Amino acid sequence: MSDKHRIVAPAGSPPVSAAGPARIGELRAAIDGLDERIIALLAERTRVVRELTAYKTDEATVRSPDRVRQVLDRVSGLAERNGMPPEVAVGTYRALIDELTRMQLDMLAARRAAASLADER
Ligand SMILES: O=C(O)C(=O)C[C@]1(C(=O)O)C=C[C@H](O)C=C1
Repeated sequence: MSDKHRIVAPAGSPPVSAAGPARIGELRAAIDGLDERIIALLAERTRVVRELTAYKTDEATVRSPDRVRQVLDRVSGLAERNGMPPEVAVGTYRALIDELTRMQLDMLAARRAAASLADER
């Protein structure tokens, strides 16, 4: 992580107090709520990627490295503008796109298998 986004406790930060465990519980509840929204959006994004996959006919188009670079550069900029370490956003999206690429390759293979079965008939 770059030093720019490193989190440093400001001078005079309160010491960890007895309220810590309660606050941890509250903050974890906030994280759980955010995860619900994030997953709903990722599910919507995945549905769009599935629909787009129907128009891809070969592995090179599934992998589209130029488009992957473009998406990663874009989310890096969005993260910067939203005060999030860009490395976290890029790492997350890299993992997401890897999985979606695997999903697309599986969809392509299934479509090809179905087409060749249909040809045999
Ligand atoms: O833009 C595409 O062609 C996609 O399939 C979407 C997506 C992504 O998740 O952003 C997934 C796989 C890569 O091919 C590139 C991008």
